[in-house]
Amino acid sequence: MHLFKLFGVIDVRFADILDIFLISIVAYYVFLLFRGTRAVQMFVGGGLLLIGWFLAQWWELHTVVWLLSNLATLGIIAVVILFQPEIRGALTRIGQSVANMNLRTLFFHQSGLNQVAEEIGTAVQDLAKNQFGALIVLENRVGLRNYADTGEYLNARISSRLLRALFFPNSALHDGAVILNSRSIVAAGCILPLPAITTEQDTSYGMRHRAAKALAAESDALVIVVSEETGYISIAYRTTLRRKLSVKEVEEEIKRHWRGLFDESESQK
Ligand SMILES: Nc1ncnc2c1ncn2[C@@H]1O[C@H](COP(=O)(O)OP(=O)(O)OP(=O)(O)O)[C@@H](O)[C@H]1O
Repeated sequence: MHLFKLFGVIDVRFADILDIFLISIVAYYVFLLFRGTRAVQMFVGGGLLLIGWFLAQWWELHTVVWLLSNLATLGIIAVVILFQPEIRGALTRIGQSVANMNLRTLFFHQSGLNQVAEEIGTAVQDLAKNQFGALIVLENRVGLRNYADTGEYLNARISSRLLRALFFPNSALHDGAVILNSRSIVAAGCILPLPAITTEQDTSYGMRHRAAKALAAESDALVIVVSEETGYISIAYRTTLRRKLSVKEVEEEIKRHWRGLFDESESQK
């Protein structure tokens, strides 16, 4: 059944609209499954190649079409190899969610990660409210053992109560940084590096913030700072230091930061 003619030439059927609608939903949920992982860049790259392929077809650039078609075949194999952990994580999540028949979990929910982010968020909120200084390092793929070695190993479950206790003024380990990985509080009382060169901007911060910036710049860790002076919460990541963040923003950053690691550890279970 033809509904209307697009540009006066193409017959659009009801089935075509349904087709586009279904593909959009699938694309949207696939994107949600991979959101926050390295695979997102793959989608952007893939999308650009696809647009290039369509344009080349349209303009009848046969060699470019041939090249892009062959690249696509090779690309699919490369993507499967490069993004194996993400793909495995996403498939496992679909499998687990279907098994639990819990559609909420299927696309939106990662209860473990949400809980961990909430534990850290609650601790940070409380520390900020009381203006207790804190330096919390969230390790990612770059190992931070050399810094954990400078403090005391704890290997404890991530809990807001323990985090608050560690930064309680005058507690034995409140000085220095606490290092966490996605599963546990690794160590406390750790000494972080200081920047080799002090920029003009750095001079407006104290040592805690400078140490956070220096570690973030030399690793892939996310470093949360609570200022003793102002109670402001900041996050250092790569070369940026974002200040005056809300607890909600901190929790979102934590989830984004560790989503990939959680996907991998779920897929290895
Ligand atoms: N290199 C470092 N590694 C770990 N912790 C550090 C380091 N440098 C400073 N700190 C921690 O920061 C604390 C306070 O430092 P300082 O007052 O200079 O920081 P700040 O950036 O001004 O933060 P605040 O706003 O909380 O005062 C120190 O007592 C120590 O616990």
